[in-house]
Amino acid sequence: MKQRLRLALLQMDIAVGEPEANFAKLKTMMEEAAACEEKPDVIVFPEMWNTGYALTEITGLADSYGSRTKAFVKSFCEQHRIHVVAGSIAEGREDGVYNTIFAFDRDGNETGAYSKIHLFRLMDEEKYLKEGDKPGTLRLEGTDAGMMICYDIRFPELARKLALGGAKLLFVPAEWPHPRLHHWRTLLTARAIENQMFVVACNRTGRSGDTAFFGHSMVIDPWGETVAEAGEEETILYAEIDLALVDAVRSKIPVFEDRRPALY
Ligand SMILES: NC(=O)CCC(=O)C(=O)O
Repeated sequence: MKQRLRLALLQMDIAVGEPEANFAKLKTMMEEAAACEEKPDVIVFPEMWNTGYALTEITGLADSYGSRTKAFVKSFCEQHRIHVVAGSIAEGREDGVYNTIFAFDRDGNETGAYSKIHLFRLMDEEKYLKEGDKPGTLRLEGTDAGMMICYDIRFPELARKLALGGAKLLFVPAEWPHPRLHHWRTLLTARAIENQMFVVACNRTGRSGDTAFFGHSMVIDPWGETVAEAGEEETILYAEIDLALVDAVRSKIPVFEDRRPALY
């Protein structure tokens, strides 16, 4: 089991309704991360990076069953031997469009998929997208990890379920805008502290109409300390984590042993 992991979070600006431009931008950023002297073990993308919130045209723009994304990421993983938590994308299926993360290992094998369970009404998601119906997990270098998407972090029960299932880190692709930076930082930190897990959150940056996305992608450790945090600009946020810290924090304050679920 590999305990130390180097992470690269691709905090990109997304061209709304322009998958070609987004695939090209992302490829450039992936190549840059892969060429980094401290080569990352895992690369993480933001939410809905292929289309942005082009919801009124989403049916035509969505990637059918993620086939383009899967082929694109698989060949990158095979070439560079890096794990990829591929954002989320607008994924087209027969019954509608889902907001879905696909995860891949160093060989390009798909290791997990998760479709957003909680659709965000403030951005009209529920009008255009279908909701997922199960939590998302993946195995990464012998460790269990969980996946949640953006608004999902307002639902502590989901993170707790993933932690109880064994997750030691949680990936959170997002498109989280101003003016809720305080909510973003506080909720991510709370999920890390209460579940004594790493939280790896990759947000987009840039504007979409009147909405300004603030970036501030974050990596938070199981003690609630911020390991790395980006600013507002388009960037790659690098961080290194040591998964041994999860067990150390869980044995120092044994929250999971002290739970009284029969009472609440
Ligand atoms: N894309 C999203 O789910 C946005 C969630 C958000 O902004 C929030 O405040 O919650």
